Order: sequence, then C-alpha cells, then structure tokens
Amino acid sequence: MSRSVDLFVIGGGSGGVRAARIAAGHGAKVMLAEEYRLGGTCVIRGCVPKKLFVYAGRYAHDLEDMAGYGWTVENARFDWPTLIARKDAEIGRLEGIYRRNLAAPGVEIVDERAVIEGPNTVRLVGSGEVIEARYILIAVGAHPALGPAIPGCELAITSNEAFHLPQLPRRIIVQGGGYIAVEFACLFRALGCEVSLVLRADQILRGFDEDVRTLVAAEMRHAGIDILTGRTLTGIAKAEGGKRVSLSDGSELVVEEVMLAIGRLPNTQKLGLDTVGVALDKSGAVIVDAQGQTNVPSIYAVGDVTNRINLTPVAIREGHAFADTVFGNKPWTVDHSTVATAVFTEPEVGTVGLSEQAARDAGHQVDIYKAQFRPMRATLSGRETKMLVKLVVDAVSDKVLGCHVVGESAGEIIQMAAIAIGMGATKADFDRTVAVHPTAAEELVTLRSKAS
Ligand SMILES: Cc1cc2nc3c(=O)[nH]c(=O)nc-3n(C[C@H](O)[C@H](O)[C@H](O)COP(=O)(O)OP(=O)(O)OC[C@H]3O[C@@H](n4cnc5c(N)ncnc54)[C@H](O)[C@@H]3O)c2cc1C
Repeated sequence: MSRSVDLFVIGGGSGGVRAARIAAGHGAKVMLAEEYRLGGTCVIRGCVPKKLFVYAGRYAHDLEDMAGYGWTVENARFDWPTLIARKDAEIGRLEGIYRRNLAAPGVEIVDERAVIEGPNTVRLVGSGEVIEARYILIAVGAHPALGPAIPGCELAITSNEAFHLPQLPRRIIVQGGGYIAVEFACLFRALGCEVSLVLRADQILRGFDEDVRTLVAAEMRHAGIDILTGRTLTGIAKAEGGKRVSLSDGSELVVEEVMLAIGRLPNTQKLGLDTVGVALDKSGAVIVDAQGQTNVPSIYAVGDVTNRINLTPVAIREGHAFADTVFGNKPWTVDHSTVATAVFTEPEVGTVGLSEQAARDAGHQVDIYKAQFRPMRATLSGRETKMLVKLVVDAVSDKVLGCHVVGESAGEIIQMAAIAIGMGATKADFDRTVAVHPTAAEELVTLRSKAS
C-alpha cells in the first residue's frame, strides 16, 4: 500500500520550504522533495551567493576610496578561489539550517525528483515510490533561459555556473539587460574584469523608473563597463585564449567567458502537469488564483513557477499564505501591489511602487520630487558618483505612489520607505518626518520643490 500525506511539496526552495514548515506546524503530515539542494535558487545559486560576491566587489571600491580619508593600504590583492571556497562553505551551512528547520516540525524530506501522476498522486523518480497526497504544492522555481539557439551557445555559462567558475575571467561578455545581468556585470567589473554588457533593448533595467535606468547606466559606463545596446549575440566559437563572440552589428569580440542572463523560465517541463491537466500560461508558468490554487482543486503552486513577482520574499509569502489558508483555517492572500526590491548594482537601486511612467500610464496626475547629488562619502574619497532619490506623488490625493533610490544602501533605505508607502503615506507625511542627519536617506523627507 502506498504511503499517504496531507501535503506533498515539490521543490525545496523559498516557497516550498516555507509552505512545508507552516503546514507541518498546523499539524499536517508533510513530505517535501528536492532534486538538487535544499534552499533552492535563492540560497544555493541566487540572492545569497550573489550578495556575497557583491560584498567582495565593494571592498575594491573601499580600497580605492580609503586614500582620500588618509589610509594607505599596500599589497592588497584579491583571490577568487578563496572567495568561492568561503562562499561554498557558507552556502553549505545555510543548507544545513534549511534541513534542520524542515525536520524540526516533522517534515519528511526526500532528496530526489518528484513528478505528478494524478490530482492526488506523486511519484518519486529515483525510488519509483508513489505517494498519495491530499494536496500537492508545486514550488519548483525556474531556470535560466538560453534564448534562441545560436551557434556555439553551449560554450556560454549562465548565473548557475557563474557561481562556480574555477578562475575569474579577465574579460567577460554578459548578455541581458535585467537585474541579474546588470548585477553580474557590476560585480565582475568591481573584481577587476573587463566587462561588456550586450542587450537587445536600448536601455538596461526595463520596467524601472527612467531616472533610475539612466543614472545606473551612466554610472556603469563610468566604471568602465561597455554597454552595447540594440545588439544580440549571434554566435560563439572557441578561440585562442577564450571565446570569439559575434554580435548582430557584425562586430566580434574575444573574451574569456560569456554569460547569458536573458531571463528565466518556469520549471514546468516533464513534471506531469499535462497528465493531470494543470493549466499553464504562454510562458509555461502555472496559472493560479489569489490563493495559489490551480484549475485542479487539489494542486496549488507558489513562487517563480507561477511567474508573478519572481523574488524570494514573495515566494515565501505565497508559501506561507497557502499553508495558513489550506491547513491553518486562516485564509489570507499576498498583496502583490507594493513589493519593494533592490538591485545590487554599483550604485545600488532600491525601488517600491510605481515608476513615473507607470503612474502616468495608470492615469494618475503626478507630481515628481527628486534630488540627484554627490553622496557625502564621495567628497573626501573623490569618487565621481551621484545618488538619486525620487518620489512619484499623486497630485490629487498627495499619496506617494512610488519611491526610487539609487546609491549606497538603497536596498536598506527602500525597505523602510516601503512600510510608509504600504500604509498609504502622503507627501505631507514624508515632509512631517524629521530628518536623520547626516544621511543620504534624509533627502526623502526634505524634498521640497516639484521637479515636474
Ligand atoms: C542569480 C539570481 C539572483 C537573485 N537575486 C535575488 C535577490 O537579490 N532578491 C530576491 O528576492 N530574489 C532574487 N532572485 C530570485 C529568487 O532566487 C527566486 O525568486 C526564489 O528563489 C524563488 O523561490 P521558489 O521557491 O519559487 O523557487 P526556487 O528557489 O527556485 O526553488 C525551487 C526548487 O525546486 C527544485 N525542483 C525543481 N523541480 C523539481 C522536481 N521535479 N522535484 C524536486 N525538486 C524540484 C529545484 O531544485 C529548486 O531547489 C535571484 C535569482 C537568481 C537566479
């Protein structure tokens, strides 16, 4: 007789782990299958190792900036293998914590791939065991897109491999204009690589506020990143000392490494979804309602596989809401409307709410308040850099619709702004707040004159 559980979670990433833990806490019998490593994309090959790399790059800037403050640092040098080994150790430590956190409330972990065989049936691919489940949660995440196949595309890496490069490439091409592409372009540059960023669009970071996009692109160019817009890669071939890359404008570049960061696709292939008739959208993402339920009532989905807002905290929330709703008799849904996010470029971006353009497109009459200035730290360091703070305000209600920050600690700053904006803060509320001085964030409460 096959074993049976209340909940079978497929995928041990941000969304799946949270759902499993909360459901088990509500008394459900839970089994979770993970085919690679517990923690999923964020912990193993996403947010966490990326941020560690970003920190590594920032020390290079700190070393440059220190002289202006009176410091002399001699013989500083960077060792990539040390960074990789220490990063790997940290990821291993976090993975262990995930395993223990699942085991504590009694979740049974199976370290293998699982596929769906029926509305209430899952098969473990390795052992062949079939498990009956009252509910199935699809939390399988996404994988890097490789785009239209170009000759030699197998010679390129994606973010997955970037975390394990045996050596730091001296010269790299990154293709893509989204946040993963620009973050990697910046961190490789900070670590001393020559970087070209190739993108089809005419500007990086589609969907972000135009002022943010313009400033970050200008700062990246100033840092020496060659941003090649309106172009794509057309071929990659092995060459003396690396790889020869052909671009759609007819030019060629020889580099040591090529990284594709051109989007991510939901992991819905070969999962058995067609056999049970789970509906997918055009991108292959699972279609769910506000509760995460698919068109098959016993099957739910959360996180990147639903391709709504593909961020870790969102996947975690969705997993939590699912478990409370289905097993805790406490139904709630995730508010996807005002999700703050950061881009760990150099300089960093923090953003929440509507861009100026999105606010206008949504029919708001908007007042714009913004300041672009040299951060205080850059005065003595001599670093040529600018910081931006911008508020998009509804001219009729005075409500702050969007807040955009570029500069040091923008991600930290925006987390606090997100609370205010989520509570419906008006520009008058920002103005009433006494500034913290001297900080960069104080600009948010001292913006007086309208830019437009
Ligand atoms: C380079 C990079 C940087 C990122 N940086 C950030 C950031 O700074 N901030 C942020 O908020 N987000 C960031 N993200 C996005 C974030 O990682 C994802 O939004 C988040 O991990 C989604 O969680 P999830 O649970 O939906 O899926 P995942 O975390 O991807 O977990 C899915 C898991 O399911 C497993 N799996 C798949 N199929 C099966 C199967 N059939 N059987 C068993 N297991 C299976 C996979 O191995 C995986 O472990 C980044 C992503 C990348 C790639």
